[in-house]
Order: sequence, then structure tokens, then C-alpha cells
Amino acid sequence: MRDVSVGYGPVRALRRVSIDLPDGAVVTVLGGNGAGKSTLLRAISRTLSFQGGTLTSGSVHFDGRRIDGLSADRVVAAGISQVPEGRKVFARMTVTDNLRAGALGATGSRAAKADALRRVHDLFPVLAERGAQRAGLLSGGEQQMLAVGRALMASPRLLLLDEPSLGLAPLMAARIADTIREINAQGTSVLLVEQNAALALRLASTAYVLDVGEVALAGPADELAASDEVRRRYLGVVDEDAAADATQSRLGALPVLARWEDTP
Ligand SMILES: Nc1ncnc2c1ncn2[C@@H]1O[C@H](COP(=O)(O)OP(=O)(O)OP(=O)(O)O)[C@@H](O)[C@H]1O
Repeated sequence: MRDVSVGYGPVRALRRVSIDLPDGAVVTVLGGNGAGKSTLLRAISRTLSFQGGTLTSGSVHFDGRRIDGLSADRVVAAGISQVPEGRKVFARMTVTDNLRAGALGATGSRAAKADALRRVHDLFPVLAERGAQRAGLLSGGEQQMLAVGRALMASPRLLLLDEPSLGLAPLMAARIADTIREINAQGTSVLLVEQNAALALRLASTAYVLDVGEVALAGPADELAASDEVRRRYLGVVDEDAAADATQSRLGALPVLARWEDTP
């Protein structure tokens, strides 16, 4: 993505954003609410227009081919699938029909689609067990698995993931993270948008931090994870010396009411 700017009417959501995703890599885009993370994914998947957005400048290339003029279904056919924020499974359809919907419009033979379904079932056995159930009855974590499984049905070379850990308990978020690792190990590149910086920085090799529509920081994920600014702003880590001083001075200001030795 080179110098991409996006607007929703008068709202400037991205300003001259450039990112690179090497083949086979996991790259993450971090940032707070409204930073432009979902917009960045929509600019790649060409779903901006569904949301009233337009790419006002810049270009997106995939595999040497310019894709910012394609329709959304052509982008899927080119090998890019998106898992939208909030999962958005088809709640009244069965789990299996949700998965089949993910293969619609994808290139590939019937055998290739059957193969894709087998792979998804191997990755998420619960989706095979619950195949005949309505998707809306699955738990939040299972719906996230279904949303990822549905995107994988098109056998993408690049998977766009929009906040897959959102709203999940830590254990379930960790399971989703393991699956992302596995999907990547099987050869799919991943662009992961997350507010959960700790999780994303463990998965990715490269990270970008968006701030009000602009790239504020970029670099190897381990370097960003070690940077004071990222730790403070996105990992919720406080400077331990400063915190200890503050605690000490707060304690110092408290009247001593009782000491351990004094309590019966
Ligand atoms: N459909 C839309 N119409 C108008 N403005 C929008 C639309 N979608 C997003 N925006 C605006 O564009 C900016 C970027 O939003 P975006 O959803 O891309 O951010 P985000 O980083 O994904 O945030 P979050 O983590 O809260 O989902 C915000 O100011 C937002 O209000």
C-alpha cells in the first residue's frame, strides 16, 4: 500500500499511509479506537464503498498487480479474504452453510473447495461438530472461528483479520492466536488489525502503529514491543521506577493506623 488516503465524505480516515507485507509474513496494524485500522483493511479488500468511503489517493498492489481498481469479489478471486470486525456470521444460516458462503465466487474446483472445507474442519473441529446448527447459537469465540473459517474457504494467500480477539476471554483469544500462527505456518500471509497490542506483537514480525489516520511508528514487532512509547500507550505498561516512587509517596502520605506487628 503506497500513500493511501481515504475519506468518508468530509472525514479524512487515512492520510498517505504506506505499508509493506512480505510474502508469508504476519504484519500487524495497531492503534486505538478510530485510528483507521478497519479503513486500512477496507482499502485493500475494496469494501470501502459499502461504507460510503473512497480512496482519494495512493495505490494498492498485491503480488505485483494493482488491485485498487478491482471490485471486492475480484479481490477475493485474486487471493485476499477479509474477516470483518464483529465477526458478522450469517446468524440464521447453519455453520456449514456459512462456510460454503465463504467459497462463493472463489476460483477453484469443487475438489479444491472440498479440500478447503476439510482444512477448516481440521483447524476448528467444533465447526464440524456443530455443522448443522444455526451460527447464531455459537459462542462468541466459536463465531470468531467460524468467521475465520469462512474466510479460509476461499483458500486465500492473504488473510485480513479485523480485531479477532475483540470481546473474547483471554483463553479464547489465546486459542485464536494459536490458530493464526497455524494458518500462517500453512502458507497464508496475514495482515492483523488489533487493539490487543500484546497479542498482536507476539504474532507479527512487523508492526505499524496508526494514530488518527497516519502511520506514527513502524518497525520489527520485537523492537516495537520493547519501545517505551508503545509499552506505555498500547501495552498498558507503566514505568516501574516511576510507579514505585508514586506508590511510595502515596504511602508516605498515609497516616499509619496499624502495623502488622500490632494486629492481634
Ligand atoms: N462508514 C463510515 N462513515 C463515516 N466515517 C467513518 C466510517 N467508518 C469509519 N469512519 C471514521 O473513520 C475514522 C477511522 O475509523 P476506523 O473504523 O477505520 O477506525 P478503527 O481504527 O478501525 O477503530 P476501531 O478500533 O474503533 O474499530 C474514524 O474517525 C471513524 O469515525
